[in-house]
Amino acid sequence: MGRRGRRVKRVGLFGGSFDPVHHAHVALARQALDQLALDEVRWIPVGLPWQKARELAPAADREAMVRLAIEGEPRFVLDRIELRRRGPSFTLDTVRELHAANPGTDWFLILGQDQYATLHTWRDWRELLGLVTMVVANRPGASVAINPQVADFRHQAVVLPMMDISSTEVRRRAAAGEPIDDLVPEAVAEYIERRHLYRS
Ligand SMILES: Nc1ncnc2c1ncn2[C@@H]1O[C@H](COP(=O)(O)OP(=O)(O)OP(=O)(O)O)[C@@H](O)[C@H]1O
Ligand SMILES: O=C(O)c1ccc[n+]([C@@H]2O[C@H](COP(=O)([O-])O)[C@@H](O)[C@H]2O)c1
Repeated sequence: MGRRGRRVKRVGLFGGSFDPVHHAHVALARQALDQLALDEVRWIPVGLPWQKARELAPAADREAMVRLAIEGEPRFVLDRIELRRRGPSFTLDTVRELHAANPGTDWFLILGQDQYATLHTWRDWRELLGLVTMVVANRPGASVAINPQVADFRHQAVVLPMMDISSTEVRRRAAAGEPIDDLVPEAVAEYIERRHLYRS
């Protein structure tokens, strides 16, 4: 219970390029909901991913595909906070903004092992770690790689299992004209086909 007896809300934040969203993203968000008893998971398509050199599909398409992937689960919510904001998308800006607007909330930042391993390169990562519990997806049985600086910095982290799927593989297959039905939700596969995404 929070102050004045109100229950503290537990909210997962799942940021990503989602270019495109795939089954492993959905499975991870669902695991987080269930295992950590979250009230909701906010899906946050990135606006400007400052560490990515590659040009992404248009934000409107990435957003539309996430909407299709999360349909039917009321505890999944799409948040356009980083699409609205100008300039590079820094997760700390997002968390600060949400934190200020939603007192009495515990925040859980959901991310893959690859991002956790390079967390020391993120903008003001120490401050970020003070505001959230990290929820790290890792290959079952594999040890979690962590930068020594991050390991030495006091923070909370829980580990969830991940599936072996990547957006890179979805884009590769789509470009080669190969089926992607086993990698993405059906509605997302149809969207990619209809909009001729990732063809070249
Ligand atoms: N298979 C997976 N299981 C769990 N988490 C994943 C998986 N793939 C990506 N993630 C995590 O989901 C978040 C969003 O990832 P992103 O949208 O970049 O997908 P991606 O598959 O890693 O894309 P790309 O192949 O283009 O790098 C990141 O925190 C990333 O680490
Ligand atoms: O805040 C940062 O400096 C920062 C640096 C790299 C990645 N992130 C966030 O990590 C999330 C996953 O990124 P990606 O590139 O794997 O889709 C996405 O929300 C990014 O904005 C954030």
